[in-house]
Amino acid sequence: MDSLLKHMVDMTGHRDHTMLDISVISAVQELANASQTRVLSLVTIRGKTFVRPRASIRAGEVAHMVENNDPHQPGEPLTSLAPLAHCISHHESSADIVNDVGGHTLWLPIWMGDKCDTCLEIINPTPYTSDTIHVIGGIVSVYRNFQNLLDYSERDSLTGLLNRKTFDDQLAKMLAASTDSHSVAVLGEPERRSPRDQEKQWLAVVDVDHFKLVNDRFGHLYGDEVLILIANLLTSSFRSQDRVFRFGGEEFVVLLRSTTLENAKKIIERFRMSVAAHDFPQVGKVTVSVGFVSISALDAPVMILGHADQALYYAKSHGRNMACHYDELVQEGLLQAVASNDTAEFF
Ligand SMILES: Nc1nc2c(ncn2[C@@H]2O[C@H](COP(=O)(O)OP(=O)(O)OP(=O)(O)O)[C@@H](O)[C@H]2O)c(=O)[nH]1
Repeated sequence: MDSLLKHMVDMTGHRDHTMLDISVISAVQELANASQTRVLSLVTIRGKTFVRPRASIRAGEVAHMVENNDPHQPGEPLTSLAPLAHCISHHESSADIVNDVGGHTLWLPIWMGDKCDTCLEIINPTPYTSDTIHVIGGIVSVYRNFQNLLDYSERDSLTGLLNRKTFDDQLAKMLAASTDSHSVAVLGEPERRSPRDQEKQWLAVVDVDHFKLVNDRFGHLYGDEVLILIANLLTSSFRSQDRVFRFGGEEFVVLLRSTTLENAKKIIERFRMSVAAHDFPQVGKVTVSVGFVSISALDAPVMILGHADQALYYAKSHGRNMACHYDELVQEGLLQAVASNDTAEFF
């Protein structure tokens, strides 16, 4: 019981999802005496659900996060794990099988209402006793409640998007990913692809055009509805690996993972056009302006945001309803590059 209490204290002491994942699999691994425990993400892309490990621990090893190094590979199709697929589609609390090597695999989906985007997977050489299932069931409940609480503190209450507070952390993760690709370049490996083909991470700042007029003409309730609908268009326009934030007011920030300049432009333009084509109830037509920039680990976050803001400012002062790329504006001499981290002078 001491061990259970120790794990509960550990799990509830974290303030971020990564550490919570690590502590839940450490707890389950020890208490179920399992040979392997994993946290799986369930990601739905264009109606098809994929399963991808997020954190993993094996007997005698330390728990670790599982990095998804290939953003184009969403994971294993859920349909290839038939018992789990059945369990999810019937909203059940668990599924178990005897696997190919005679081990016992137990899946415990983490339900948040009628949605499930996380599942625990426990593999054991022997069948699970009712005591073990009872203890694991308790841990899963604490894990679910705590995930709910973390989600609540990380999300903007109007749109459900990630809030400003979580941005620094997510940007740091993307910068770390961009360091890896940069280190290949500085080690002197010949660059085979042209800079236009090179995959990079991107940051885009999106701002609703003349939003004050929307509020003034139609009132704040309709203004709020416009923000919610734009948030929906943002989440449906970008991929599940990308991150969308509401920065406050009518400003949103998107972090796009590994894509070429060509694709980044295409995705951002598609979003801008889908807003312009949308019929907003009562309000009618609304447009957005976007400033975007590639993310480099060599730049400070304030610098990256400053550059995207400069490109946004350019779009705002050149007709709005357009997406501008910072580097192109600099190359064309339309914007001056900022050499210091202090971008305040531009605004
Ligand atoms: N309805 C609603 N309005 C908000 C919210 N947050 C900020 N606003 C309003 O958003 C408006 C932003 O106006 P401005 O910064 O002047 O910009 P704009 O009118 O969009 O003009 P441009 O950005 O130059 O195209 C202000 O009227 C704010 O009151 C919110 O949560 N809901």
